[in-house]
Amino acid sequence: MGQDWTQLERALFDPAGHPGRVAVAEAVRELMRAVATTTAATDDELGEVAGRLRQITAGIVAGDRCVRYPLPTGPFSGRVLGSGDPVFGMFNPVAGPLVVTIEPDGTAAGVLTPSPLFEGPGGAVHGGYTAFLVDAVMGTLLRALGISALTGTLSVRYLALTPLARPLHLSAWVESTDGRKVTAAARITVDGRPTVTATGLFIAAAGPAQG
Ligand SMILES: CCCCCCCCCC(=O)SCCNC(=O)CCNC(=O)[C@H](O)C(C)(C)COP(=O)(O)OP(=O)(O)OC[C@H]1O[C@@H](n2cnc3c(N)ncnc32)[C@H](O)[C@@H]1OP(=O)(O)O
Repeated sequence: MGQDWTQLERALFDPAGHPGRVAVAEAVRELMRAVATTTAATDDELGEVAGRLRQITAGIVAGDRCVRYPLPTGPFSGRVLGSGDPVFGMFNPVAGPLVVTIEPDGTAAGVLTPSPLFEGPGGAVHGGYTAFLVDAVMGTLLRALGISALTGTLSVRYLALTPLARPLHLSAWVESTDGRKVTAAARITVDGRPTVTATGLFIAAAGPAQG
């Protein structure tokens, strides 16, 4: 199905060409996790860390938007390497990053172990975060299939609490197409057990694909 991502990435986005940006995003992810979960550090120690962090931040000139390279418009398959995207972007510290692979059969598969930063009720993953993940994996699949579309309606069914600190296996596929309306479905499975299913009604752009 289309070109393999590994061929396209060389033309559009190759993370190997940005080792510093990828490394700093990873370091900030680790920092966020440590800050949100530490019970060992005292309040005074953390206040001192805050001062040092502000000095580091002052040395980086911030922009208004995440640095990102456009995804190809599809069709493409293989592992999707995102740059600034909040779900799979390797430059974005908020991103898992989710690893998404577009399979030759036109479906998407992804895996991610959620950070404790996204804890919701019951010591489990926040439902808004799992909704974010299923929306992203469906949207990415459509992009890979060559469909530039926005989510019109997202319906999420929470079957069971999604545990933290376990790999979440995501899958997405297209259910049907009706003109510009494309219905996709997605599922999250943990240890072989489905915890979330979703349906997305995506509205394809009337014009050409956007980056
Ligand atoms: C870089 C790419 C890879 C990363 C992927 C990540 C995935 C991320 C996915 C997202 O987060 S997308 C962001 C969240 N979505 C939005 O912000 C969408 C905001 N809404 C809009 O921009 C417009 O309302 C929309 C494009 C969805 C539709 O506007 P249009 O003017 O193009 O639609 P139009 O009114 O012509 O309706 C076309 C058909 O779609 C139907 N429709 C429109 N909006 C709908 C809706 N919201 N839900 C369900 N159906 C809808 C509408 O009834 C109609 O059906 P019929 O043809 O049968 O008459």
